[in-house]
Amino acid sequence: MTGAPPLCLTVAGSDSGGGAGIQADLKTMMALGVHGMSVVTAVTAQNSLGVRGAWELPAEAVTAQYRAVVDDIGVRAVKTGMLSSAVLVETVAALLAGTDAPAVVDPVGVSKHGDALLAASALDAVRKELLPRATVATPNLDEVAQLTGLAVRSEDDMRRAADAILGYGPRWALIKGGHLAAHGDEAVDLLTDGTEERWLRAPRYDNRHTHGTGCTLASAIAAGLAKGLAVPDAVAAAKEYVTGAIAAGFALGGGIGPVDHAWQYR
Ligand SMILES: Nc1ncnc2c1ncn2[C@@H]1O[C@H](COP(=O)(O)OP(=O)(O)OP(=O)(O)O)[C@@H](O)[C@H]1O
Ligand SMILES: Cc1ncc(COP(=O)(O)O)c(N)n1
Repeated sequence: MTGAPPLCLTVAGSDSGGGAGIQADLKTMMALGVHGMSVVTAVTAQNSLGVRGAWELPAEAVTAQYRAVVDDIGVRAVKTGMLSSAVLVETVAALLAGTDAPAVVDPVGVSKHGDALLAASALDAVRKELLPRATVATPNLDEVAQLTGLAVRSEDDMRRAADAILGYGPRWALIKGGHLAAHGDEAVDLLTDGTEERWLRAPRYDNRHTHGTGCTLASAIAAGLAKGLAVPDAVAAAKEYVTGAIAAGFALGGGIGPVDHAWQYR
């Protein structure tokens, strides 16, 4: 018998198409050698063309899943994604407050297709309840705009965005500049804790099949933290993993296909 791999929990929505959400998180965790566990917050009917419908679970069901995992099995790191409503944001923030493990908070707002995955009325709870519980918060530029009102067009703007996000209380902010025109042929992210500043640069792949990039990056960071990596090392390894997965993203259905979570094994 061998020992259990590091334990990693995702708290997120289900994507029936298998490219984002819980499905992306569990595939990422498996690819990176940790044991993935899940708390489903909402079920989406989703494919390569968009989100056809979303159904939130009751707060009681979210709490029960989380407690079932944490009370018996335990966790070394938690990742949060789609939380849907203010009630679920508050519920999950309270659960994180009672857990020692580091938390990667991906403040998912809208899908690549522009479908809302978080109610506008939940933004305040994200700012005041959830972000203060985050070890790393990973907003993309749309989420930065939603949460802080800042429009990011340059690397200096990314610094301002990081300061504004850190103002809500996460230990580290990772500002994802994946689609920033100013970066040309690079996909550049900024990681900072307000003292240390690290720019993560990778080639930008001209591949439209990028469904699930944000979920994949955040759960890869959580996998690294579960293995005991320090935040900058976990983020650097996760950036490398997501970049490979984007390069290998493949067509599926008639719209935007997923990144390839198993790219390292093909
Ligand atoms: N075409 C691409 N090629 C390489 N890396 C990318 C590409 N698009 C995004 N990334 C990277 O993928 C990771 C996840 O990015 P994510 O999709 O969440 O945010 P974004 O691309 O910055 O914003 P948005 O999804 O709002 O356009 C980040 O590290 C980002 O830099
Ligand atoms: C359940 C769920 N969670 C998150 C995303 C965001 O992923 P993307 O921005 O790649 O569409 C999604 N589409 N669905």
